[in-house]
Amino acid sequence: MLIFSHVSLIRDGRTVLSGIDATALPHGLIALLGPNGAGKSSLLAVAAGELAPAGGECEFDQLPLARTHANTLARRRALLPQQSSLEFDFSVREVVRLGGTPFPDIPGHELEGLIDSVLQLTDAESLTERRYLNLSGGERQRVQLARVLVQACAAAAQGPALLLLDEPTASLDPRHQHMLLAGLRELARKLPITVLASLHDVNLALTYAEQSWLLYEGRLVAAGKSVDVLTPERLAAVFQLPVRRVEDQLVFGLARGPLA
Ligand SMILES: Nc1ncnc2c1ncn2[C@@H]1O[C@H](COP(=O)(O)OP(=O)(O)OP(=O)(O)O)[C@@H](O)[C@H]1O
Repeated sequence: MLIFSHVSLIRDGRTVLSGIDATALPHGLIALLGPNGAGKSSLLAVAAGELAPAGGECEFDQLPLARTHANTLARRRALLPQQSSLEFDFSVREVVRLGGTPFPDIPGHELEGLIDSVLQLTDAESLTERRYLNLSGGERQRVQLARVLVQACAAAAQGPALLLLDEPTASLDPRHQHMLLAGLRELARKLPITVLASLHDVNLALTYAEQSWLLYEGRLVAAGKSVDVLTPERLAAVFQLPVRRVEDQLVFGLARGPLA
């Protein structure tokens, strides 16, 4: 379980998270929503053990994240930041293989099999022989996703694992957004992986995330079943924009309602 207990965080002298209490169960995809600057990336960085709370504690599977060695963290959780920089001229497969670096004990053929399966999940198989630096923004995003998926799946083979994704769908086209979230949901059901992903698309959260956490000005204003959290009234208040349900818009995806 990922547990935030009274977490507060100060950055640059400003309180950017306060009083965060939340629990994420294993085998779930949780969407993290909120306006720009609400604290989504900061909360993901706390969950990754990269930023230490000023107060409270964040634990994953009884591991106090801020006080855990980087090598141990790398074997338990994978983080995809909003922007990944890579300056070396690696092939796509080499970039994805980097996800296996914390696990030198995995036999080579197993790692290559895992790489193949995550390349399929991210629809990046056709890119394998390309140079990473020559790819488009969305293609790079899919390759970086494949890299952290290798890390998370390798971690999950040894115990509960955490996958933290900061706006994973930001540069993806609609088909790849849906493919990714459907794939992540399946993965989290099959393996002991908790996925926490920040999203700006409320409809994607309603369709694919069992749970949603809604942040506003550093506070968690609601957490629970997506359909209960993401109500028009609450979204209108948090995003300071009128929200309505409509029948006449084009919506990608299969014709089914939000997750019950
Ligand atoms: N490196 C930093 N140093 C100091 N303050 C920061 C830093 N990064 C972010 N902040 C501040 O922390 C607050 C929360 O930022 P954060 O990036 O967590 O928000 P977010 O919800 O992820 O926003 P967005 O939707 O724009 O990505 C903001 O007020 C931001 O200005």
